Amino acid sequence: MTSALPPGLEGNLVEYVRGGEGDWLPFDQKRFYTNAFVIQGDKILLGWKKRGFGVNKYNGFGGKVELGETPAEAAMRELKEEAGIVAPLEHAGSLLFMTKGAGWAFQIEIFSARSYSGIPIETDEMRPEWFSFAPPASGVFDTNESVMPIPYEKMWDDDVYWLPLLVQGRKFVGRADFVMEGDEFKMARHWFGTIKSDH
Ligand SMILES: COc1nc(N)nc2c1ncn2[C@H]1C[C@H](O)[C@@H](COP(=O)(O)OP(=O)(O)OP(=O)(O)O)O1
Repeated sequence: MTSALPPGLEGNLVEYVRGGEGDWLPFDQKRFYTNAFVIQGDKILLGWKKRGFGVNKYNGFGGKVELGETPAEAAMRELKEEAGIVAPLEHAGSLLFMTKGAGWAFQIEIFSARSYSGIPIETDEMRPEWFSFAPPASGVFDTNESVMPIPYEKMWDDDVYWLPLLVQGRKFVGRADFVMEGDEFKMARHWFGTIKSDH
């Protein structure tokens, strides 16, 4: 499927999903962030964010790219600082997020790894927890399952579109624009795609 790419995205991309309406929000600069996910078999490690932007949501481990760091270096540092572990992170995708009124965009480089060393620990910022991305044997999750399914309802609205691609090892690119509804950010428009050479 082809469609015009949202402003800020470029490359040989194939649309995977899009939705929402209205004009894409304008931005005049990007700020650089990372987000890292560790996968073990059919489980993924998420962190419950205890403070700051995205508080009270599950997410990967990450934060700002500091001056002089590459995104890969920042991702390794943040994973160690926020979850206490080290992993051979590989680039998995790139996302652009805008929030209405900000004027600048989050450019987030997403990383993943299928092994790690150390023991995940709770830190000031995050409480790590494993979730399953495999369907339960019975077809239905119940609350007695030892590992619960990925809690998309407690994550950013965009995650449900690209996290399955990450789990499948498919590289992705996307943009999502958010507006405030009450005291919650809600996704107003989104576009996610995969990279053509990945097909
Ligand atoms: C808006 O949509 C988002 N979706 C997802 N999945 N993740 C997002 C979104 N917006 C931001 N993020 C991620 C990017 C980073 O991993 C964190 C935010 O980083 P934070 O503000 O915690 O950065 P730190 O450098 O750790 O900050 P402090 O040490 O100053 O607390 O959220």
